[in-house]
Amino acid sequence: MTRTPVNVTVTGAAGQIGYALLFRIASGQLLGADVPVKLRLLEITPALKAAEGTAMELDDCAFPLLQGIDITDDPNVAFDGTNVGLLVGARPRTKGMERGDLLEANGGIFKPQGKAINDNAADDVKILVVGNPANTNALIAQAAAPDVPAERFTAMTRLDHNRALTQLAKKTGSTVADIKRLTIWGNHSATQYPDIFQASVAGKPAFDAIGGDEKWLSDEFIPTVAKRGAAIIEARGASSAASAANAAIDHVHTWVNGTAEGDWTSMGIPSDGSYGVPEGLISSFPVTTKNGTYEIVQGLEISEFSRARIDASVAELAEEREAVRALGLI
Ligand SMILES: NC(=O)c1ccc[n+]([C@@H]2O[C@H](COP(=O)([O-])OP(=O)(O)OC[C@H]3O[C@@H](n4cnc5c(N)ncnc54)[C@H](O)[C@@H]3O)[C@@H](O)[C@H]2O)c1
Ligand SMILES: O=C(O)C[C@H](O)C(=O)O
Repeated sequence: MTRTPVNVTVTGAAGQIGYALLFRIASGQLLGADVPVKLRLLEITPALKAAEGTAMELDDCAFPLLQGIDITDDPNVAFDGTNVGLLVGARPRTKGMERGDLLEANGGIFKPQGKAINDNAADDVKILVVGNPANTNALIAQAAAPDVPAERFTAMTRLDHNRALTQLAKKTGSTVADIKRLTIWGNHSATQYPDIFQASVAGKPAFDAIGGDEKWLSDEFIPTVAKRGAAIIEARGASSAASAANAAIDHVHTWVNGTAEGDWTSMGIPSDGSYGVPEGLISSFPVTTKNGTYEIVQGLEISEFSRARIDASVAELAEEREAVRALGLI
């Protein structure tokens, strides 16, 4: 039986993450090796030509699963019938720009895109926001899409999750495949909290596997993961691209195909009030996924060490929500 292609929209398609992402989507890594896709590339008008160049290269790969590419600068066209939307394009912070300016500039992008999703996307649409500040951009888009179930808007903290896996694997001399139940809590920012207290390394509690080294946890692990984005910018002269695209693939793939038994992942999702995170904030939680839906892992014991760090990141999200509310963006 021939499967109906899945419509995947990528915004900021001509950017560096777009370039690292599109070929992997078209080759079947996002949704599965048997799922045909149609790509919709959304760009600003001056970048349309560059997006056309990327589309030419996609054509030249002759991907058997790729059943069409549309390129547009109109969000209503880009999100027409969209099943999966990857919102990557965002306004980067430039010199002299305050956080409020950044939120306002991104409001000008994510509000109309949220409305276009509301008015045009398929009923089963799933949205991942990658463009920073990802959690609050997701909130802005969600607020502009009242007819779409709120839980379909998610923000990417999978890159932080993957970064944490590797740091823990290196410390414990294990591999990332040995590690289960790691969590990123809060915002995709330097306040995020990578939590190993529920995690295991080759079946052993992760805290024991690091020899109970709380100093390493506080002074190395947490800051290394939380500030990794800045470290990449410092080293590369540009923000992470291939690893960010890889995390976007992982996020959607896990959302659609499910988490492994006994494990979970981290996703920025609208809070239902779990773990004291105010309802509606788009915060990272431990989640399991099944049949295209996700659930927050309940009943975890949160130590004082963890509580303070979760609260700090959630407070930042609450401040960002107040800022965009004051700007009339939500
Ligand atoms: N959540 C994460 O883990 C994570 C990780 C890495 C990067 N990021 C963020 O992802 C975003 C993209 O990064 P990049 O390196 O690809 O940036 P980039 O500057 O290379 O590309 C961004 C693209 O978005 C386009 N764009 C701008 N406004 C648009 C709009 N209204 N509609 C459609 N396209 C638009 C630009 O023309 C550009 O081509 C940045 O905000 C970056 O900070 C997030
Ligand atoms: O683009 C950035 O500011 C950094 C990015 O979010 C990252 O975590 O690599």
